Amino acid sequence: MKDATVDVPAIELRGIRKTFALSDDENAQRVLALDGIDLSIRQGEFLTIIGPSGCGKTTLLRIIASLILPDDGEVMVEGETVREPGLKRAMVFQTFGLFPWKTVIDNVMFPLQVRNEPAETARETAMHHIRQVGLDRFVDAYPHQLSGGMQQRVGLARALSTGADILLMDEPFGAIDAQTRELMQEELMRIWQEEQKTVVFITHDLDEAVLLADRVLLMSRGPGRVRETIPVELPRPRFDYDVRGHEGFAKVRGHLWQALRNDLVEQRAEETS
Ligand SMILES: Nc1ncnc2c1ncn2[C@@H]1O[C@H](COP(=O)(O)OP(=O)(O)OP(=O)(O)O)[C@@H](O)[C@H]1O
Repeated sequence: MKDATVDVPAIELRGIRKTFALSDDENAQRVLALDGIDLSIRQGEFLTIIGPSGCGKTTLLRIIASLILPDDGEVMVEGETVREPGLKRAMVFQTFGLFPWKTVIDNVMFPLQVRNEPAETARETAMHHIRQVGLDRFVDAYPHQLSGGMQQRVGLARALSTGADILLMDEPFGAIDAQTRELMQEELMRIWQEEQKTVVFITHDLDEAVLLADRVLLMSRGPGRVRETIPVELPRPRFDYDVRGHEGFAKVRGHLWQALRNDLVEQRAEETS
């Protein structure tokens, strides 16, 4: 029999609108960051978000995490309205967000300890995720003893150890060199397939946006709106063949490139007129 819960979207956004004050003054001017975002993300989907700088990508992700609340609109997680961070959603930041005074194992165990997991099972779960990201030799190292790519792996292992179904990733590989980045993309794909997570992933990198996604969400420049969502129907696993040489890859990438370029050209024209 078909499982009815699979039809419930992992995340649903309805009419999300968000403004920010430009200063602390109560009469301060406000900037409109998001203007009416409607979006449904299915369970197990890998959605990448791309758009011009300042279009509201991070704001959108923080609203999905309930780290900030929208002025209007509703966020639903697996069918329920949410207004506070919860265990079903975990964030992975570009800046890793690790505790510098804790070792790798202690960083990864932290979410489990917060949930009062018994020490032994917490350690086992943490070790499982540390192995998944290939850092078993570094369990007792401190973050400053690790490279950027390794620190990001710890961040990913920690997000996995929360047990969250939904990973919210804000440019997680932005600060990592190109070759390590490719390895991280491959690892993330493998883990995503193993663990069947829903992933929302912000990137500035066109190749990354297409390479990883089931669907790319293209945002328009401020105030942020959904310009379009583009399905990426390339065979998986995508690291077993020359995916960049695939005709479908070039088509989606070219479309995104043109749209982002048009936005930039329009913006320049407005700024100089
Ligand atoms: N805390 C804040 N206070 C005031 N304005 C904010 C705040 N956070 C975001 N903004 C504004 O909201 C808009 C969207 O910002 P956001 O960081 O979400 O964009 P972004 O698409 O993630 O940008 P980038 O690609 O450069 O990281 C911008 O105009 C930004 O200046």
